[in-house]
Amino acid sequence: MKGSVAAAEEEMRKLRSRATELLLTEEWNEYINLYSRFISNCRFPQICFNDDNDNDPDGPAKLRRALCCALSKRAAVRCRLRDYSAALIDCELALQLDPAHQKTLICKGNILLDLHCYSHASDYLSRAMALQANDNNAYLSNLLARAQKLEAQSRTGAIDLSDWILDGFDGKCPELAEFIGPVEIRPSAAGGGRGLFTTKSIEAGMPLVITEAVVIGRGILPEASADGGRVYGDVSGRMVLWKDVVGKIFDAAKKCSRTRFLLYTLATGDNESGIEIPQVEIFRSDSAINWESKEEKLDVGRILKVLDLNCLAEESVSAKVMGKKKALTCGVGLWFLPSFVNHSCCPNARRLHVGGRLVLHASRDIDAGEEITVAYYDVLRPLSERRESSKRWGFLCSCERCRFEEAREMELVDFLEIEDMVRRCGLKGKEKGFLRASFWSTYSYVYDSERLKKWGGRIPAEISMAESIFDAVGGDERVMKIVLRRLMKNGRGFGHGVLPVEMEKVTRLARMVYGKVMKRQAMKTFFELELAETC
Ligand SMILES: C[S@@+](CC[C@H](N)C(=O)[O-])C[C@H]1O[C@@H](n2cnc3c(N)ncnc32)[C@H](O)[C@@H]1O
Repeated sequence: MKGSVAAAEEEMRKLRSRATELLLTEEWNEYINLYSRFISNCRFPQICFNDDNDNDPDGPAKLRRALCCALSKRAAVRCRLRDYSAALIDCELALQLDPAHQKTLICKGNILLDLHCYSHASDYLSRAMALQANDNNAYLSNLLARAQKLEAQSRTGAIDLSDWILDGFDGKCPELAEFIGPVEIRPSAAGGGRGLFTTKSIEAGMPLVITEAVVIGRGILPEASADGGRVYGDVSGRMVLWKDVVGKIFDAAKKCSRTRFLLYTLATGDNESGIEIPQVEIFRSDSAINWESKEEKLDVGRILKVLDLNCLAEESVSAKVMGKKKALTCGVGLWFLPSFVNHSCCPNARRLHVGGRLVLHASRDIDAGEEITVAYYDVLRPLSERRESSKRWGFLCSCERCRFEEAREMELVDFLEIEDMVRRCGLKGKEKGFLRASFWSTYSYVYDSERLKKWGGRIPAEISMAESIFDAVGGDERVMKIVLRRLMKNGRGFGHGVLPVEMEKVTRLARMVYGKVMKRQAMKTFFELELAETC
């Protein structure tokens, strides 16, 4: 095309109508090929724009414009196909030709938003905004506002799901920014390789990590398990879901060197003693690491082991799926930093799932330097049953609670014996909570039945029981629901007849179970929705 800028312009005109057809029919690869042919026909990037190759004095500028346009269009579709590295290269080339090419600046801002690099995205979008002659570009204004909101959120982790809840979860699921709180990876005290630790004291309900799934698969599984996060089993639906997750992870690992590298930091179950301790910084989306320089090969066997050990089921005793409407749907996914969290029978954290995001939050107050733990299996059970679950997971839990109960190896069957023992032995604080948590099924039976009238006064009221259990083993949704049912007995919805002091307590308990993610007003709606679902 040398010597004929007019020919390039003509080809670009023809391309546009063909490209529009391909966009409508979603033939993305053909769309990319179309612009690739145009770009190489222009002999880009070898072309020299100072060549006096045409009689048109505006020739170089026109050619530059056409090339920028082609590169930014190809970048946008590559971004759509999640081929972010190639999309960013296209943007870079276009911006070298014209640093003020508005469409490319917007496209790059969009890609960086997809990659959760919020402050870089804001920079590019602000530059695009500055080129706007008037401020009536609503698309760009909204994009910039979104980038700035996410940037602010990623600094604090503060989230508010109130509007979504007040809408009865009918609206769009809120977008949450990536957030890494005051945490670090260290050798685990629990004895299972590495673990995630706090570097500051954390109040119950506060977010520790908020992160998007590396991959997630959803399906309808009538036999969705509630016990922990292991995802495979003999149910054919489960296998379909598993295959979907495996397919997606290989696709992501092939396309993205960052994903490949970070996958290899996760445990495989082999060689836990000499295992590397990664810095949490490498999990930040905007870390300055040049991932392309990390030449990690695709290791199928290793990735399968990583998935097997680290995938989590959204539905679990230690997790809440926000806005879930279909009881039978089940999600399985992989999230990087939460994969470093070990199990404890007196855990201090829980998961909240919002769309594909996982919010790991404190489920009781956590001291600085404490290991962050969740329950892999139901911990509202006696020691012997927890041991069975622990064995199935391939480790022996030796947390503070297991050690306390092992030292007492008792055979208690009735809650009255527990309460007698609590009194007799002068058990206080956490120890009292440990025992009550172990025999929760007996308490819950009594709270749920007519027997409460008979035994009333000999066991603590629901709120006190929940406080005792939560302070020892963290928030639990089943206990919370018993408290809520009690407070809603008047049938007039939540809040009527609840004393301010009770409301204070319930708010604190709810934060331990669901995290600090909603305002008071939304909390009432949320409780009502929750109870309507379970009643
Ligand atoms: C998702 S990984 C947790 C992070 C892992 N410790 C690491 O180094 O990456 C799950 C594995 O950690 C180990 N683990 C978790 N909790 C444990 C505990 N309480 N005691 C011993 N090992 C534990 C088990 O090997 C388990 O299969």
